[in-house]
Amino acid sequence: MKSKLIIFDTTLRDGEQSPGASMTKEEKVRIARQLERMRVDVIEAGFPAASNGDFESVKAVAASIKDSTVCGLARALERDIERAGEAIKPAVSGRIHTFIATSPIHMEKKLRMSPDQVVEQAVKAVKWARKWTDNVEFSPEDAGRSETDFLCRILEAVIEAGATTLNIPDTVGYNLPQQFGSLIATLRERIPNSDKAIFSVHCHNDLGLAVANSLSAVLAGARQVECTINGLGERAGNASLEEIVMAVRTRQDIFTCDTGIDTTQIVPASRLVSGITGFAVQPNKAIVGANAFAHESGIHQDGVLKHRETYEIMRAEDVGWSANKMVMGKHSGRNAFRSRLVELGIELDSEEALNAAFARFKDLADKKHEIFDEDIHALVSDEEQAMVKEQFKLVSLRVCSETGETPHAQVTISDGGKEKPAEADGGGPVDASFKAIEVIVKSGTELLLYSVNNITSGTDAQGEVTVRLSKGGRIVNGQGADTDIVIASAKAYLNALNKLAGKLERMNPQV
Ligand SMILES: CC(=O)SCCNC(=O)CCNC(=O)[C@H](O)C(C)(C)COP(=O)(O)OP(=O)(O)OC[C@H]1O[C@@H](n2cnc3c(N)ncnc32)[C@H](O)[C@@H]1OP(=O)(O)O
Ligand SMILES: CC(C)C(=O)C(=O)O
Repeated sequence: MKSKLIIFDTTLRDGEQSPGASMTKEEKVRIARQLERMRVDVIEAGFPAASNGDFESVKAVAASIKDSTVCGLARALERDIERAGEAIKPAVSGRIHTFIATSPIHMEKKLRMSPDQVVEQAVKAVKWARKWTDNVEFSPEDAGRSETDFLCRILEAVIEAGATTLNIPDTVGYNLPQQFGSLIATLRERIPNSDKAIFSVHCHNDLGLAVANSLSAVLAGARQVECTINGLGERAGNASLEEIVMAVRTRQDIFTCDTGIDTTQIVPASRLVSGITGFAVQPNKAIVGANAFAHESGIHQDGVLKHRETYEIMRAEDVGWSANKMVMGKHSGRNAFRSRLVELGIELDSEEALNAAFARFKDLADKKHEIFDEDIHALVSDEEQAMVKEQFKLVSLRVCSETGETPHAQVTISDGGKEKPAEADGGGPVDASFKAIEVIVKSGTELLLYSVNNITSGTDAQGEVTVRLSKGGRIVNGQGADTDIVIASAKAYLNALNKLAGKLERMNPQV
């Protein structure tokens, strides 16, 4: 039988300590509801003594949450503890978390207290907190740089005073995994009555080791991990909830405990926190990054298509993604390309046609970072159109674009050998050029995409423009290159129209 690993989320408290991540009361309640939906055991909602706003936020979270314990943080001061006690009063299950620093540097330089005074204050704090609730957590702040003997002394005293959770913080992210794991093992072994309290850890990510240190502590017997969504938190952040939960779940062959988290709620929680705080999630972030379940290289795509577990240790659906992703790009192979064609309902009648389309795909992928489904439709259609003659050609283009004036384009194109002039205004020089061309061609197409890449560098770079047009269910890409991007744009537009030309003639016989 596996034991329970308690997940204590501190996104709303330590996460909010990230510069720029302040949340309103309503935002905290929305996030707390998502954490409850995810079945987080303890939600640290804030530091009630910090401000009236934070007091009200913790109170509002306490009043809204039924299934998770709601916790408020407090210094080892009676007034802070009273604020925390008041704030968590509406909770079905409330906790007070009190802390005081125990490292020599913090005691001497910051608190300016002797070790004896710190022990005395810690004991008083736990007793004050017990007047409000029997669920009291104590943290020796900066435990990661504290002397082990002193930690044993203070922790023994706070257990005696009524602390039910002993949280060991690596406040400045200084520890290494093996060292931190053995600290937890030592404390559990040496403190009398250590089994009366749950050992917890709270790791910071200054050396990128927050998750590794937390997991090492769990292997040494810690049964609560403090963590945050997306690893948000003071400085480099805290251990990320999604990584802790999924590591424990994925390596059940190693861990003797498991969490009660509904992992399918992880991605929605990540998105909610990112949206509210404005902190974007990096694409390569484990579990919740956009690329966490995406495969671009041919060998990997081939493996995953044959058997998912060749390159995936978790299922995307289990953490709340709709599915894993095959990203089509320059590293993709023929098997993935073929499979995407099947998904898109595109049938090529021979292996030669597939090879030709694949060659064009690779050429395009050399120029474009990611190839979308529309690109594949377009390049297959390009293949069909390879033999189509050039109906429209750019003869000349003159564009006038001035501050305060509406851009105006005069264009002459050759339509099947016959030169036709036209002019039009537009929202910009490119828009005016396209409108002038449309005066002649009247294609009635829809512009799906317009993009500019520079082929060479510098201010005289060759600009390559891609224009994607759609008409009657057909999609084509047109390309044009020139040092003048307005001319490149007109060429790209005409190139796309040429690919549709067979149809256009039928639609506009008088043109
Ligand atoms: C590691 C962590 O994440 S700890 C949590 C960090 N979170 C926060 O700080 C929350 C936001 N903080 C605040 O709003 C303010 O700092 C407050 C309201 C808590 C305190 O504000 P102020 O009273 O103006 O004090 P200030 O912040 O300037 O200094 C902190 C004081 O608390 C003392 N202190 C720090 N930690 C503790 C503690 N755990 N127990 C008792 N006293 C403490 C300091 O020694 C200092 O005391 P001093 O004023 O006698 O020198
Ligand atoms: C209050 C404690 C747990 C803390 O945030 C830290 O030490 O980092």
